[in-house]
Amino acid sequence: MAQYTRVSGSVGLITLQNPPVNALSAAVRQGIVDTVKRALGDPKVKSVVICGQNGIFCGGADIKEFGTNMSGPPLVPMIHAIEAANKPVVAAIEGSALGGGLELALGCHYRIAHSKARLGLPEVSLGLLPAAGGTQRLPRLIGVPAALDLITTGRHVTAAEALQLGVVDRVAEHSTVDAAVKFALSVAAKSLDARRISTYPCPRPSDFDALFEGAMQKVRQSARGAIAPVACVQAVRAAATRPYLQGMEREKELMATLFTSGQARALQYCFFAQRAVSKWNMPNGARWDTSKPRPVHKAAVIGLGTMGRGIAVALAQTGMSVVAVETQEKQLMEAKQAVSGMLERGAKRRGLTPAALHKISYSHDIQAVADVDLVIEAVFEDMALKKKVFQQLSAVCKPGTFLCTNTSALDVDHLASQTRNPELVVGMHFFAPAHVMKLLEVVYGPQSSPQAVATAMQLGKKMGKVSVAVGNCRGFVGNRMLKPYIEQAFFLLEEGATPELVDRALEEFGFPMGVFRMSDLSGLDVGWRVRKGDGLVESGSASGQPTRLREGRRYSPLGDLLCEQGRFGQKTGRGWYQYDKPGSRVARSDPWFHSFLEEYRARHGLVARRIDHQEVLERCLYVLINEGFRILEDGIAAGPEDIDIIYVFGYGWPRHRGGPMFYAGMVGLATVLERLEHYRQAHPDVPYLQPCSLLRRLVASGSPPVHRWREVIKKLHSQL
Ligand SMILES: CCCCCCCC/C=C\C/C=C/C(=O)SCCNC(=O)CCNC(=O)[C@H](O)C(C)(C)COP(=O)(O)OP(=O)(O)OC[C@H]1O[C@@H](n2cnc3c(N)ncnc32)[C@H](O)[C@@H]1OP(=O)(O)O
Repeated sequence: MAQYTRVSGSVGLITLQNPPVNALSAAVRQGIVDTVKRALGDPKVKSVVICGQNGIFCGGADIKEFGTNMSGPPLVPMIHAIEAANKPVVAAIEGSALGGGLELALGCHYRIAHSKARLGLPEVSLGLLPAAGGTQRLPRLIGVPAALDLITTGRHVTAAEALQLGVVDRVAEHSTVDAAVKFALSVAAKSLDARRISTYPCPRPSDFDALFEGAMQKVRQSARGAIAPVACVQAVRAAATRPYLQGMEREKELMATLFTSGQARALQYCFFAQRAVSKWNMPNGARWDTSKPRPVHKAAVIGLGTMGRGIAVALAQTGMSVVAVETQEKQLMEAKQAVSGMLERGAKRRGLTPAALHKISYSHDIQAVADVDLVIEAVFEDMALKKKVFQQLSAVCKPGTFLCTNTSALDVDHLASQTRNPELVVGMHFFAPAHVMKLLEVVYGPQSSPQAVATAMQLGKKMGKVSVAVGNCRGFVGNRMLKPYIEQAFFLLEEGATPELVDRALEEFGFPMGVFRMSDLSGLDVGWRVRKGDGLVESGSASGQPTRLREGRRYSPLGDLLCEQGRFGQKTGRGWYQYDKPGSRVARSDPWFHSFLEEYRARHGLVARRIDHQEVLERCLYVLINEGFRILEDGIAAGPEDIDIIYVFGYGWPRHRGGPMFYAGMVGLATVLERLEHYRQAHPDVPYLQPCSLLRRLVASGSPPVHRWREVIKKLHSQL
């Protein structure tokens, strides 16, 4: 809806009304068309102001309408009518003007923004382009290079930057609507000839071809197969090479391809999934909207290795006081320096002074945490050590302190049982580097109180994380699903693939790194330690069982054998690949590994066969997805959105493929099931390939779309 009033005698004020973000739904578009007509037809009205209610101009087209049969007036002619008006129209931008919201403002003759407003054309992150004239007006207004940047990245700019770029005409410190009305009165009689952006010539940069070639190369590299950024460059190129109306035709044509694409569906799914995961619920009925978090004014980190340092930085950047504890003096000194460096660099990037530096106090004594509200333990991943720390924390901390662990796989309940108040214990599983990576898994056990979960979720939000609440099991959601994925990659090497082939298939799919390059980066010794802890590493002859079997299941000792040779990956300069020197990042194919692999196959009577990308993807991804279904079946994740967001934000799953569970739906659940059955027959000693019963049930119920899976899961749980 849009409300119309006449203010200051001669200004028609149009207020967009569609909470919470005044999205341009059919009703809002109709409201704008009607009220603009009314204002232009009223002889008393000399100028018009468009604003949004509740301090937000407009969050853009109504994304919920996409994929429905969209009714109501279309945006392009609506904005054109505003631009063509014979009375000045001023956009009063408070809060956000995004996507179609900014395009609406670009159709106005003047734009005034509040100093705290954010503006942008984020359509690319939804798999679309700004198809309400944004790709044609913005380059005409601010030039091709700046428009290319904003449109291909979708980044939001501050009002100050928007003013500098020329997107807005003025910035207001106080009431933007008052400033806009005053301004509208002052321009009422002025000619509008020079105010219609569509009539501007598009500035043609001298290095035109090189500019577009460079832009195309940049988006192709960073888009990892996403099509929208490429279409955005093409649309801006049309602005620079064609008259406005022809450019608009090109914009429409490109949008038509994007609009119905699977990538747009996946990206829009991610948009809503990201918001859905903040509305968490636990199997015991506790929920986000009925559980009140407790404020955290002071927090502590125990253990200042790589993870602890990142967590300390993330906490300090929220502005709270942080106590950082490390018992080893040398490590403490090194950590102090490293943390300060991270905070200084972070502040410099944001053009701020590193105020957070003074928020951290360091100690080698655990007693220093006595008065904090919440502790995050980040000591070495060893159960005995963590148990000891939790016993100490339980004794030292003031009553009511939340005790959190950053373990990536260990049993949170077991740690909780070491304390006097297990209800105050949750997992806060950060991803390395903890001050950079957006994902946080908040792990609750059967005893965790809703308040502990709510507090950890809120703290995650404060740190700028996308937090997902999950149940407690080995590896939680992310690492539990990763295990069968890595295992399949090892098996593929045994059967004839190379690390290069497996990685290429996964990188072409859209992962930033294939499984072997990732393993070299994070260190092969990490998994080795876990397998040793599980008693899997002892040699086959010593355990009396064949080397490639453990407890009747297929096992590949390839990773263990490399570790025995001291090949831990990048840090040792050797792993699945070779590197120029330890710590170097450029992976090169390693002839040593290839002959080692051949000898290994010969020793075990394995005959290498040709493996193609399709098989790599099906084996690695479907087994991971299958584990995702088990996680849903076990109630560890509340819904497919939780799993997808964990994979998109924590594991480099390409966002334009929507996360593993969404992807399964896109491929077709029946296909995933059939391929798993096929591979299970070929590899009967790999239990992970056994299709999970939830997957079977979903296929039997006609493969409902992903947003309807929760109903099937609920039914399944009620029958158990
Ligand atoms: C064949 C061709 C057919 C062509 C058809 C063409 C039609 C399109 C023509 C032109 C292109 C224009 C496209 C667009 O405009 S796409 C939308 C672009 N806008 C965005 O991407 C902005 C998205 N929103 C945000 O970034 C943020 O919500 C925010 C910054 C505006 C506010 O942030 P915050 O305060 O943190 O709130 P939330 O993010 O939590 O959101 C609150 C609530 O609102 C819902 N929501 C937000 N934006 C939209 C939207 N644009 N449409 C619908 N709903 C939106 C969000 O989902 C939350 O909902 P809740 O979880 O249920 O509370």
